[in-house]
Amino acid sequence: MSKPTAGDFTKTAGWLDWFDGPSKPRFKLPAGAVDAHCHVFGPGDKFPYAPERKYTPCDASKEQLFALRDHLGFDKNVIVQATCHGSDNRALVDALKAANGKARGVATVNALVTDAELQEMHAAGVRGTRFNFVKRLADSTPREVLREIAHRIAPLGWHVVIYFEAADLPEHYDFFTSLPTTVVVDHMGRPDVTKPVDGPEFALFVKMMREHENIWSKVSCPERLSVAGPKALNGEQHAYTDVVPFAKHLVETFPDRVLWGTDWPHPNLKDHMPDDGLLVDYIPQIATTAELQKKLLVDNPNRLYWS
Ligand SMILES: O=C(O)c1cc(C(=O)O)oc(=O)c1
Repeated sequence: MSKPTAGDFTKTAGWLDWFDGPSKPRFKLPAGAVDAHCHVFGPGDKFPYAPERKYTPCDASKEQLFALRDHLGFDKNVIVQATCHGSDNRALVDALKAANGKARGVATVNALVTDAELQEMHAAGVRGTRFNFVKRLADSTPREVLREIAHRIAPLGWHVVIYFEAADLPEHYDFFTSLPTTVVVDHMGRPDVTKPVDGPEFALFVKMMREHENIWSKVSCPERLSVAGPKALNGEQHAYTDVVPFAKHLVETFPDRVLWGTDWPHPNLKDHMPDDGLLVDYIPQIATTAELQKKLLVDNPNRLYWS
């Protein structure tokens, strides 16, 4: 099979394409499981990448995402707007409409979005908006603007998804904890997993969740956070053991406020591209009982996105 292209665009140098031909997971996902963090990219010739983007990915279409969903054994997807599409949510909305109720979305909107556009996105299945604080991915938006957006989406029952790196949490803590909606943190706030799980940096994240019951976390992206591996490749059943204590701690401490997703097609990985089947096999390391697995994969995402 030919390697993915980027439509009329040229991929960022060194771009790693998503893993072609993932294995069938050994871990059997519970019925109704949701992949609660994944993306579509383009295709670029149909849904152009945004002029303000910081990277150009390979294409990753809705058809390819839905095929992966079925192959891995997920029931549904939550598709998150990727920064390479800026605040142009057309590719996302197109995927949601094609999913026949089997996908919900998280959009990126700016201050110019109209109430009619918000309503239209809601009808297509959007249930949240994403605020990005990772500097390499997007230019920063003033907090007053973000706060205004949060207040505008709140009446729709939407939540805010935030993406930031652990070192920046102190600077944003008061803002995050003052948001008026449910707040979902991407990838556990990107902890530095070479630091102790009970050290001060991760403790601040745990404190934020403990003291604010509206804050949830995705316990996703071990492939992005891991330093020591081993990688989810070549049949590895115990991948990313250095990330496990962080995710397991959140799953066990906040079992009703955690979500999991593949992060397919894994933007901006530099080291390797994981086999998504083996990423699913990572789950029982962090959610070690059938009850915790059902909450993480079925109950929590369905409550947040489908009720
Ligand atoms: O929207 C994105 O561009 C994006 C990027 C990354 C990353 O580069 O870490 O991770 C994500 O989950 C999403």
